Amino acid sequence: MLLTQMFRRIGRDTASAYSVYSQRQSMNSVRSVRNVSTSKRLRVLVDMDGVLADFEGGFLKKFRKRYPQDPYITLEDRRGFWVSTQYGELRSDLCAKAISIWESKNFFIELEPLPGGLEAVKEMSRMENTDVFICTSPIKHYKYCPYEKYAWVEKHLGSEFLEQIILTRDKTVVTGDVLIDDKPDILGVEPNPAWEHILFTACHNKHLPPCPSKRHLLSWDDDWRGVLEDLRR
Ligand SMILES: Cc1cn([C@H]2C[C@H](O)[C@@H](COP(=O)(O)O)O2)c(=O)[nH]c1=O
Ligand SMILES: [Mg+2]
Repeated sequence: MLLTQMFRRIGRDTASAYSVYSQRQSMNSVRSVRNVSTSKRLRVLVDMDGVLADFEGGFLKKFRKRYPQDPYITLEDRRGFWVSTQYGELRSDLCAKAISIWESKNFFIELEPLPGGLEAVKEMSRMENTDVFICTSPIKHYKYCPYEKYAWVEKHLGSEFLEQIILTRDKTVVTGDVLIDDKPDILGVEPNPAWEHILFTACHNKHLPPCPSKRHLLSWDDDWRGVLEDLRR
């Protein structure tokens, strides 16, 4: 073979070897992208009152302002999910007075965010393979509450989060991998909800005996990222 022919052949071989190499490289990068996207997608449901919004603190402040002569229950002394029940036990007329607070205009919109909640939800929503929904129960007195819950989300999380709101009186019918909620017993028509309930600590549930089968988050400073990673496996 002539020297020039030899060089041409080497050139052709090198070019085709390079083309095979670059095809393999691009397949590898497609695979690695696929690997990322095939890790388990997680649907996270996050409760609002007592998890993102300070329902208990907002209630106590407004109750004391409207009914300054009446007895009240400090957050330290709160027991049981229902504020109205504990106030009714304190004195029968206080049940209706308690209800009058959260049925009033501006109660829900003026709730303060709980520490770290907004940052956690924003971070979650930026995580790969993670869909975050705010799953919250409105009161039946619907004049202000549903509107104000939407307005609260827009005010604190931005209008893009309006797409992520689920308003329901029965969270058991909602599908998700996890529900982060401060209510210890979440019951409804579905006896086996799709989600795992992570109990979020609040003033009304922190005295309950620990339930070993249930995971807890003590606050948004707790390891919620680790919990999500665990659920993804
Ligand atoms: C304590 C308490 C609450 N409510 C209402 C207020 C909220 O709309 C829901 C709780 O909603 P979540 O999604 O479970 O956080 O319940 C009430 O009617 N009576 C009460 O004592
Ligand atoms: Mg709640």
